[in-house]
Amino acid sequence: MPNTMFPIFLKMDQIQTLVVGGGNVALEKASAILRNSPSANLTLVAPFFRPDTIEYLQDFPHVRILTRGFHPSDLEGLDLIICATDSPALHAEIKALAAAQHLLCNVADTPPLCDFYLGSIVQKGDLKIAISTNGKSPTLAKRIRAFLEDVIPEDVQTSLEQLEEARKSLKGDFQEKITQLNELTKNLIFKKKD
Ligand SMILES: C[C@@]1(CC(=O)O)C2=NC(=C\c3[nH]c(c(CCC(=O)O)c3CC(=O)O)Cc3[nH]c(c(CC(=O)O)c3CCC(=O)O)/C=C3\N/C(=C\2)[C@@H](CCC(=O)O)[C@]3(C)CC(=O)O)/[C@H]1CCC(=O)O
Ligand SMILES: NC(=O)c1ccc[n+]([C@@H]2O[C@H](COP(=O)([O-])OP(=O)(O)OC[C@H]3O[C@@H](n4cnc5c(N)ncnc54)[C@H](O)[C@@H]3O)[C@@H](O)[C@H]2O)c1
Repeated sequence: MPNTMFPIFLKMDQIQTLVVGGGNVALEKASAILRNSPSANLTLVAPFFRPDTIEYLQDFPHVRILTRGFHPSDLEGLDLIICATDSPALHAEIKALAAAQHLLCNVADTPPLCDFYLGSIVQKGDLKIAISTNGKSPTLAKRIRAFLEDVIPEDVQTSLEQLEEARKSLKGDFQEKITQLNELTKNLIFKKKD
C-alpha cells in the first residue's frame, strides 16, 4: 500500500496548538513547529519541564508554558494537539477526547493514535519540502532531508523572487501565463541529464 496521507502546509499563527509534555520528545516536537513557524500559537502543558525545553523556549516569549498536569479543559479552543508525555494511558485518553471534539491529534511515539505525522522538512527561503516515509523510517526521512538540503541551490530564493515578479507582470489570459511561466522555468533548477 503506498503512502495515502495528504500533506498540507498550515498557518500556525492562525490556529491554536498544544503540546502535552515538557521533556525530550516535547522539545523535539515544539522545536519542529517553531523552527518552521516561529510565530506559532503554541502552548505547552506539563507538571515538569526539562531545563533544555525551558532554555529553548526562552527565544519564543509568546509561547505559553503551563506548569501543571494536562486537564481536559485544555482542549477548549484548540485546533491541533501533540501528545509527548511518558504516559501511554494519558495519550489514549487525550486521543479519545480530541476525536470527540474533531481536534487533530498526534501522539509522538504511537502512529496508530496519530491523525497526522510530522514530516522531515527542507527549508530554503520560501521553498519548503515535507518528507514522509509513511511512518516507516523517520531516520530515512532525515537522510533524504539532508540530501535535498545539499542539492537544492542556495540561490533558489532569488529565482523564486524573480518568478514572483514575472508572475505579477505577465500579461495575457490564464493559459498564456502558464505557457510563459513554463518556458521561464524550463531550465531553472534541475535539468535532466542526457
Ligand atoms: C520526521 C520527524 C519529524 C519530527 O518529529 O520533527 C519524525 N521523526 C523524526 C525523527 C526520529 N524519530 C524517532 C527517531 C529514532 C530513530 C528511529 O526510530 O528511526 C528519529 C531519528 C532521529 O532523531 O535521529 C523515533 C520514533 N518516531 C516515531 C516512532 C514510533 C514508531 O515508529 O512506532 C519512533 C520510535 C520511538 C521508540 O523507539 O519508542 C514516529 C514518528 N516519527 C515521525 C516524524 C512520524 C513519521 C514520519 C515519517 O513518515 O517518516 C511518526 C510516525 C509520528 C510523529 O512523530 O509525527 C523527525 C525527523 C526530523 C529530521 O531530522 O528531519
Ligand atoms: N527521549 C526520546 O528521544 C525517546 C525516544 C523514544 C521513546 N521515548 C518515549 O517517549 C516518552 C517521552 O520521553 P521523554 O524523553 O520526552 O520523557 P521525559 O521524561 O523527558 O518527559 C516526559 C514529560 O511528560 C510530562 N507529563 C507526565 N505526566 C503528564 C501529565 N499528566 N500532563 C502533562 N504532562 C505530563 C512530564 O512532566 C515530562 O515533561 C517516554 O515514554 C519514552 O520512553 C522517548
